[in-house]
This record gives sequence, C-alpha cells and structure tokens, in this order.
Amino acid sequence: MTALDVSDLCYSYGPKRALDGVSFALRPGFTALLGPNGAGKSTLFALLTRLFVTREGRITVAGHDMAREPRAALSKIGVVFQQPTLDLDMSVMRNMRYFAALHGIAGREAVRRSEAALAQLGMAERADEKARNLNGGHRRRMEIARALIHQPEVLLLDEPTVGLDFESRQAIVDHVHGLAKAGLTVLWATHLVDEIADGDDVVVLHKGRVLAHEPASELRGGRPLAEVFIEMTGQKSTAREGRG
Ligand SMILES: Nc1ncnc2c1ncn2[C@@H]1O[C@H](COP(=O)(O)OP(=O)(O)OP(=O)(O)O)[C@@H](O)[C@H]1O
Repeated sequence: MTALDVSDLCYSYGPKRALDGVSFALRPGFTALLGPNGAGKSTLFALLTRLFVTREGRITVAGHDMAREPRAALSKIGVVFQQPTLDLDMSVMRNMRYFAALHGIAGREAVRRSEAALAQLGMAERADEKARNLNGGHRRRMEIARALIHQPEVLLLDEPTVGLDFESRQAIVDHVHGLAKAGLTVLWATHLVDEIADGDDVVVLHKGRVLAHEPASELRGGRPLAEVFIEMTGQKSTAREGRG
C-alpha cells in the first residue's frame, strides 16, 4: 500500500480544465512535483487537503479514501502551504502547542511532540523565541515542524522556499530530504530544478497532466534536469531564484 495514491483526478474552474486525469502513487521518500506556473500544482494540493472537492477521480491516503473517509485520510497528511500561517506574536512553542491542540494533543504530550518535531528541523533551541523574531527560513522550518506534530505519513509542501535566500532554501531542502530518508512520504511542489536530487522521484505536471513520473536520474538521462524540463514544458526553471 502506498501512502498517497491519486487516480484519474480532474478539476475544472468553470470551462478551464486545471487537472486532467492526474494519476500517481508515491513510494516513501522524496517526490518532487515539478511544474511551471499554472501547471496545476496548487489545485492538486487543494484537492489533497480537501479545500476543494471533486467527483472526478480518487485520492487515497494511507489506505483511506478522501471522499469516503476524509477525517482518517486528512489525519495522515501534514501540509505546508505557500502562504505562511504563523501567529507572529506567539513563541515558537506556543505556535506548536496551539496547532497540537487542533489535533486533540495537549499537555505533556503536546510539549514532547513539539520538541521532537522542532529538533527534526534543527529548531529545538528556538522554542522560546517569538515567531516574529525569526528569519524567513526559520519561520518556514517551524511551519514544517508544526506539520509533523500529528505524525503524518505524508508531508505536502507547496513551493515552500518561495522568497527565501539561497542558504535558507538549501537548509530546508536538506532537512526535508532527511525526513524523507527516515521514511516519510514527501510531495514537494516546485518549479525549481535545483531543489531536486538525483535519488528523488519526480512527477512532471504540465497543463494539468502528468508528463512523467520516474527517478530524477532516469528522467534527465545524463543531461541537466533544467534542459529536460524546458524540453518537456517549453518553460524555463528559474533555478537560481532567491540567490544573492
Ligand atoms: N480560481 C481560478 N479560476 C480560474 N482559473 C484558475 C483559478 N485558479 C487557478 N486557475 C487556473 O488553473 C490552472 C492551474 O492553476 P494552479 O494555481 O493550480 O497552478 P500552479 O501550478 O499551482 O501554478 P503557480 O505556481 O502559479 O501557483 C492555471 O491555468 C490557472 O490559471
């Protein structure tokens, strides 16, 4: 059983077909959802987190059908959206505990899990700092830690490094690869090929369709991934966005 299985998923905004028969099954580890702007990545994430609902196609999370057992399915998903959603006036730990409470986790257990999740992102020593005082990279790492608090099987991240400098991006990419190596199923939406390692799987999404799903090393076949991406989509991956 794969942790995330998407089958024949379709979604339209009025006459605009945003997803058109999207299917993939993820194995544990890091999968990049690579697509240019407008490919349908955010629409897919909205369906995977049940912000949007569709009758066309099926989503299964850890064996739970999203349409028939949404609670069970959602309890297995951790998500980091593109837009930050922290309370800047609360400390890191308070943000974590608040989120834990939303999952019905309180008291010592909430503290224990918060500390463990923060440690996984190299944020343990910042637990007492106010979120407002953190830099952008640390805020993002805290949001990722927060998404792990209910111990999901699948972690979804929608372009999590947007707006960050090169070092912050790299630290986040490395941390999340570490989580994937430890057995988490990660789906990382991006249009930046330099966030993808050769050992990662890649789902290439373009105009609402899956053009490829294979390990990065096979997809690029000895060529730079950026070149293959441009060839497939006709769009440039702005690999150096945020640098300098
Ligand atoms: N509310 C909407 N109404 C109409 N069309 C929409 C709406 N939201 C998205 N679309 C269209 O659906 C398609 C997929 O958009 P989506 O935002 O899912 O892509 P994306 O890959 O996440 O792109 P980006 O990286 O720019 O967020 C695009 O053609 C977009 O213009």
